[in-house]
Amino acid sequence: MQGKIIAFSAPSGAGKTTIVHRMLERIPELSFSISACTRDRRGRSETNGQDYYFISVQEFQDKIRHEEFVEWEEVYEGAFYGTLKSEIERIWASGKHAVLDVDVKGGLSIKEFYKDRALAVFVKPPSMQVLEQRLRARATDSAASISSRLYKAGFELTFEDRFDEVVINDDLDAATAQAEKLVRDFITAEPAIL
Ligand SMILES: Nc1nc2c(ncn2[C@@H]2O[C@H](COP(=O)(O)OP(=O)(O)O)[C@@H](O)[C@H]2O)c(=O)[nH]1
Ligand SMILES: Nc1ncnc2c1ncn2[C@@H]1O[C@H](COP(=O)(O)OP(=O)(O)O)[C@@H](O)[C@H]1O
Repeated sequence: MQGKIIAFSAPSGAGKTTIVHRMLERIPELSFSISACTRDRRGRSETNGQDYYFISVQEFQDKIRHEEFVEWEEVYEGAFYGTLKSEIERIWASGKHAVLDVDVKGGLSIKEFYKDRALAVFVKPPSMQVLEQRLRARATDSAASISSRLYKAGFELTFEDRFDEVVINDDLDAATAQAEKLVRDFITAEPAIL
């Protein structure tokens, strides 16, 4: 089997994390690619080596220098996130396909790096108003952080056309069904006809 890689990207609050979880529940051939990041772990709700590999900025910079990342971004000021080559190799060696939750630039970098082994999916909110409601309802961000995420979202939405596929996340079950079909079709297709 040739391992593949599926990246879900979206403006913050559009629902990519929710959709990625649902893909992992429904498609046993997938394994989550754990990113390295430098932000603080959120108390008990996150586990090192499960949600992220939480590392210092110094360690992150060493990994950049040693070319250990497929891609990395400073997603928020001072917070670096990156996909490790070793993580993708680990997943492929286990006989699974990698699924990623990455920001918009990250999804495009993955597509550029892995070419036809990668599927880049853009998860789109139905509108900016709905995006704002979801960020507020999630209750994980301050008012300032919500404003900056919305501002960034306006810019990120302009990249939609560069993705292989777009899933509009209005009704969650409909979006999940659409994403599941895209992923299943992609992992069963022969590389030559992708
Ligand atoms: N480029 C890139 N972005 C990542 C990576 N891992 C996570 N992200 C993105 O970083 C952002 C911040 O994630 P997180 O800290 O979990 O915050 P939250 O999504 O706002 O709860 C999200 O948009 C993730 O998709 C990565 O390896 N590379
Ligand atoms: N289709 C949907 N309808 C309503 N709420 C949703 C939908 N999809 C996700 N949500 C909710 O919106 C919030 C943001 O979703 P999340 O998956 O955290 O987004 P992201 O990972 O893109 O930042 C969460 O509280 C989630 O439960």
